[in-house]
Order: sequence, then structure tokens, then C-alpha cells
Amino acid sequence: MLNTPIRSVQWSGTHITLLDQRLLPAKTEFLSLTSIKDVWDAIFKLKVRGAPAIGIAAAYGLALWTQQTTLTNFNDFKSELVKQGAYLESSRPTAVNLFWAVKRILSVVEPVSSVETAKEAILAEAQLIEKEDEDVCRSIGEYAITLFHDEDTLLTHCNAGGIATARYGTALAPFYIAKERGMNLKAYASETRPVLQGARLTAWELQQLGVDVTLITDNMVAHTIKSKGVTAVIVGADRIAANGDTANKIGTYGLALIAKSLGIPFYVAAPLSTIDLDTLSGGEIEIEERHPDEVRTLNGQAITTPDMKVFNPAFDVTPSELITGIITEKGIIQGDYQPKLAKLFL
Ligand SMILES: CSC[C@H]1O[C@H](OP(=O)(O)O)[C@H](O)[C@@H]1O
Repeated sequence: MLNTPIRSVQWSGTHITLLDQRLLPAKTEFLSLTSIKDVWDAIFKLKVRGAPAIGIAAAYGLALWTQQTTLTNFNDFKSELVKQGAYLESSRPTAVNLFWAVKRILSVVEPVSSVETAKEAILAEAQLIEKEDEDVCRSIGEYAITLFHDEDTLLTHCNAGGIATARYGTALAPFYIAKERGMNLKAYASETRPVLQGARLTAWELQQLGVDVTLITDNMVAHTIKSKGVTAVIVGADRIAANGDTANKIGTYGLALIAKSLGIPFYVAAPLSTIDLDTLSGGEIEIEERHPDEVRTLNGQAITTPDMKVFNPAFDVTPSELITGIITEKGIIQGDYQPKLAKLFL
């Protein structure tokens, strides 16, 4: 591989080692999470962020809890585990990977009959979730790269990169594959107010990878696509409904409208773990609203009066009709999403 990846979430035996993504790019600092409360706090405060990375952190959070519980009665253990899973799910509502990971951890306890066996099974499953996600993201990159040509210029929003997953990312995965194959795939990264995942994380990540990346502010997107020969837009996802409607970072919907009006393809790159067939359409997806101070400040400095009224949705929903294709680890889905997404799970 081109470079040793920085892993955002790692199991360290008695604790979780977590890259504090709030400090990037200025500082690369790791935290030791020693309790499930630490994990909840890390997800809520975006110390760890990105749908798959949140799922991995939650899975290891439950494994950590099992190592610390003093419960010996198996039924008491199982019912408390369910409560701990629900506790982690209360940290952020939109990214389905959090709920998907909790459900998957709970499922491995079903066939076992002792606390000790359950503890082993849960840790093994959490480690499997992490390993699978790395393989899945690489596969997404290998499918995605078939859509692009040498010297293409892509625009991406927020950060759906390696630190939002186990490795490689989803929307950024094709850049890793392109680098391996000597392809020159160029990028524009929109800064992504208010938390600036684009400026702080994507621009930094692609620069580290040696990609020709240019940072723009969110309001420059239309002019950039029109004047800089952007050939496609590619973004990640936090929850894809059964009909293909996709929740992703706030600003994605507007980006899809611009792409449509300017006649370039708009791709969503996401693993099957982000597809939620139980949510029938985008209108059912709960959109997280975050603290107004995220908008009232920039890098910790106030840019408004302290009592300024704010609307701070962290995500929006792009209707499936604006999505040219959904790139998954099982291939690229284009149009007529409902039956094709369902078929991925058969
Ligand atoms: C690979 S999932 C990345 C996805 O998650 C981000 O949201 P947040 O930074 O709030 O966790 C954003 O929507 C990305 O597209």
C-alpha cells in the first residue's frame, strides 16, 4: 500500500484507542477510551465521526462494557447489554451504521449460553466488523474507479475518507485505488461548514495521499464545477433508504441539485451497512440537529452574537432521482433503486 493508514478506531485490549478528529489537521492525537460512556461522548462530540467509524466504535464500546461488567447471570447480562446498546444509539440518530453495529453485536449473543462465551463472541464480532469494513471500502474504491478516467476531476463534500471508516473511506476510496494504479485523479474538496470536515479532514487526507486536491468554500461549488471542468461529484452517506433517498452531510442535497443542473453525474459511495431497507424513504430519516454554537463560531471564535438564533441540521436528504449511481462493495446501482438495493441483500 502507498502509506501506513492512520486508523481512527483501534481495539487495544483493555481500552479503545481513538484518533481525536476534532484536532485535525493541526494535531494528530489519540485518546484512550476506558468506558462505554467515553465511547458515547466520543461519538456525540465527533471525536470519532463518519458512519462506518461510528459503527466500529460502538461495537468496540460494547466489547469494552462486557469486559468491565460484573454481571455473572447470563440473562441479567443479556438484558443489560441491550440497554448499553440503546445507550450508545442515543448518541447520534442519523448514521444507520451505529444501529447496524449494535444489532450485529446483540445478534452474536443469541446462540450462546454463558457470559464468558458471550464476551469472546462480542469482541470477535467487533473485530470482524472492523476488518470487513476495510475490505468493503477497498471494494467500493475498485468499483468506483471504473467510473473515472485519468485526469478526471471530482468534487467531494465533507469527509468520507479513511478516518470515517476502517480504512480507505467510501467517497475517497477511488483516490486510494487511483494512486495505486498511477492514475491522476484530481479533487476539489468543499470545506463543509459548520464543522469543516472537508477543509480539516478531506483536504488534509488527500494531500497526505499525494492527490492534487484544491479546497473551496461551500458557496463556490457551482462556479467551480462550471469553470474548473469538474467531471463528477462523489459523496459518502449516513443512511440510504430502501428507495435510494440518501441522508448525508448538510449541503449534499444542494450539491446534487447543482450537479443535475450542470449535467454532471452525482455518485453516492456507501457500504451495505449504510443501506437501511427498514426505512422506506428519505422522509423517514431522522436528521440530527446539533448545538447552535457550531454555527455561531468558527474554530472556537464567535462570529455572531451569543444569542443568535440558529438552525443547525447536520444532514440533509438527497432524493434518489438526483443520484446517478450508488457505489457499493457489491457493485454500482443505477436507477430503479428499490428493487436493486433489496437484491443486494439476497
Ligand atoms: C463514510 S461516512 C461519512 C459521512 O459521515 C459524515 O458525517 P459526520 O462527519 O457528521 O459523521 C458525512 O455525512 C460523511 O459523508
